Amino acid sequence: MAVQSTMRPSNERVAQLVAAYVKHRPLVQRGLTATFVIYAISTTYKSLSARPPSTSSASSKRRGKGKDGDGAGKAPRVAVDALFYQRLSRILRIVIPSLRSKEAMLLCMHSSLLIFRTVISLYVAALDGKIVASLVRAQFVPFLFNILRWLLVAIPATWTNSWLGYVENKLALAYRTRLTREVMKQYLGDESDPTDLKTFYKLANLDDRVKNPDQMITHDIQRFSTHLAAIYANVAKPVLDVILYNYQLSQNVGAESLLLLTVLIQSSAALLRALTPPFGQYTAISAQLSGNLRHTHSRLAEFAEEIAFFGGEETEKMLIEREYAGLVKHENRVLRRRWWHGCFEEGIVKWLWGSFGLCICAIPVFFKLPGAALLDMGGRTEGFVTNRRLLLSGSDAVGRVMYSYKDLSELAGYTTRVALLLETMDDVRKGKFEKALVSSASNEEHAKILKGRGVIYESEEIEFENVPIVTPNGDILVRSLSFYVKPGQHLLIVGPNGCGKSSLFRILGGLWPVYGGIVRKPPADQFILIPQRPYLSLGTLRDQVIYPHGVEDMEARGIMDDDLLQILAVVQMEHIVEREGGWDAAREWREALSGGDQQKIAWARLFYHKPKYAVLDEATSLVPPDMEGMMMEHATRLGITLLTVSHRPSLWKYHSMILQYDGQGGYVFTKLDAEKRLALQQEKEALDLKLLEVPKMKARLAELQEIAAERNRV
Ligand SMILES: Nc1ncnc2c1ncn2[C@@H]1O[C@H](COP(=O)(O)OP(=O)(O)OP(=O)(O)O)[C@@H](O)[C@H]1O
Repeated sequence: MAVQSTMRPSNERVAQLVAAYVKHRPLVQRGLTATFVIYAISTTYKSLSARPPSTSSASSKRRGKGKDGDGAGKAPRVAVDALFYQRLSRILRIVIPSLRSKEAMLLCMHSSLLIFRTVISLYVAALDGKIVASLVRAQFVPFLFNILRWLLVAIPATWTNSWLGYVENKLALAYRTRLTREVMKQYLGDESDPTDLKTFYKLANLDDRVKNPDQMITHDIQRFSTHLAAIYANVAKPVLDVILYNYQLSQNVGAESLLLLTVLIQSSAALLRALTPPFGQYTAISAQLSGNLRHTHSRLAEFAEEIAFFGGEETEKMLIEREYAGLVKHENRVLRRRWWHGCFEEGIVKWLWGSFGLCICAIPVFFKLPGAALLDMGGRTEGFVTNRRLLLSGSDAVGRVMYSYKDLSELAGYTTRVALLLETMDDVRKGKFEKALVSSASNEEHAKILKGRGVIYESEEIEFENVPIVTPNGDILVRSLSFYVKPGQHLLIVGPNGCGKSSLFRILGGLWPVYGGIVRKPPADQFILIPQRPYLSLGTLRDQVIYPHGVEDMEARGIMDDDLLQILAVVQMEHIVEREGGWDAAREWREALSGGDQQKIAWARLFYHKPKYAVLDEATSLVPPDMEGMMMEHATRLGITLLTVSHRPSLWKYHSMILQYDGQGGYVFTKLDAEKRLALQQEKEALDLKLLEVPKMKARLAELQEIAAERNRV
């Protein structure tokens, strides 16, 4: 590029231009370097915000659905796009709540360490060049001096690397803790938020977007946090490196060469991006499939006894194998794609870009750059070695920005899962359910009921005024139900299977929405439900009786273990304290106790809590009749009003009101005269028995008539 002093006239203009360029080259260089830095940032941003082909819109169009899903049939929509950044920023506000938070401090520490590491790398690149130059020049003392500097720089370098790993893991753990805490707050409620929304119930029963929240809360949040902590190092550090190394290189080899290099790299990078499979979507599908597999396994463990009795091993094995085969098929597909993508990626990033880099490093060796000093062999070697190191680090950084796209896609996959959980919980908490019930209405009247909202008042008594009973699917079980329960007036609820007896309790417990009318009821802590198969928690024998209280709550109420023993004596279960090894014995109580004993423990729990109302859903089906009468009378003595679903006529006498469903959407609510009803029932049963005899009697009559006719003939 040396400027010629003698020129032909036709080339004079060109020579003037070249001379002007040489004169103003430092300015042009600075301009180019600045442009380059801006370009590097913008292309990095573009590479992070670009969307791999066929990830979202194309595939979702093919599926004909745009909604994220956790269900088996739907593939979640995953892409590194505006929606991803929107979701990520929402989660980031949770995991880094303020600039003074622990997470922000850790992030700040992480960034400082990353910058420090890059500064060390720049220093090492220059030192490397100096060591080789002193070797080429055969200068012993400078060589030794540089080796000493090399050893000294190793101390902060290794210190920084160890700290980086440590801080990154701490950051992942801190993110996970914040996110888990926030999710649990919404999922199971929070002491600071007194509204009892029962999100965990509604998530499982009213909205079908999230099939396995357990997997999402444990596995997916952990993977998301690890990826988020790593993505910062995988993106921030390479971006910083790209800028710093390239700035340094542009000083050494000229900004023009770097510009050429950038154009070459960017065009091949564009090709690479176009060929990158949608790894984010693969990650989300993978998490979904492993969730399904885990769910199938946990069902097997949960219903082991029933399955064993049925001999359902083959069917269960087939179900599990089907889930597993689906997972393996998907993983194999991903592995194949990763294989060819890996080959292609390494070919471009390592080898093609490496050759470009070597050519760039050779520029100061073969051409004298304007304004540069004439170099001896040592100087040229030093320049080459330094530039090569800078270039290797720079291209490695560009490569890592490219690779980070894969990490970013995977992060997008986990972000989709975590965001889906948060968004669904939001909807559930706001009463917006996924199942668009109104659109599924069969007619206008049905739609009108589904669009409606009832009013709930707090009251000492229970009263339903024209309340429709609607299932989460939008099926109307009863159009308009009215009844009341006054303290002390036990209510019996009867009707055929599936008519909506338990559904009534779900509305009463605030689990299902009220679509119309007025509901008056006491607060939820004034109810206790005893279902046919009572819930037994993890924990000690004492915990089973006082659930959901803890020992502190029990003691705060002035109740001791001896009092609990007396409660157990009411249900004739006091012997189990000794049998099971004391109050502190912990077991899987569902297996340690028989069905009847489980029901008795649930009754003991009722006597411990003494709520205003108890909802009994076939709660005595497994205990002997004399015992059930005793328990009902004890509940009455404690002032507990009962709402009982039972098929046993022996329980009628304990109730004063009856709500009888006809199974066709109609019902009768009236006083229950147990004696009269029982007498009628007995009369009906006697008549039924007699009617059963009628065909036999008719046959016998016909027989007798035939015999008589025969005798007459004789
Ligand atoms: N989570 C749910 N999602 C959709 N439908 C439901 C749900 N729970 C119950 N149902 C439906 O609501 C209807 C009434 O159920 P419910 O449990 O109230 O019946 P029931 O009268 O108590 O019957 P049984 O005597 O057999 O216990 C049933 O058809 C049931 O399938």
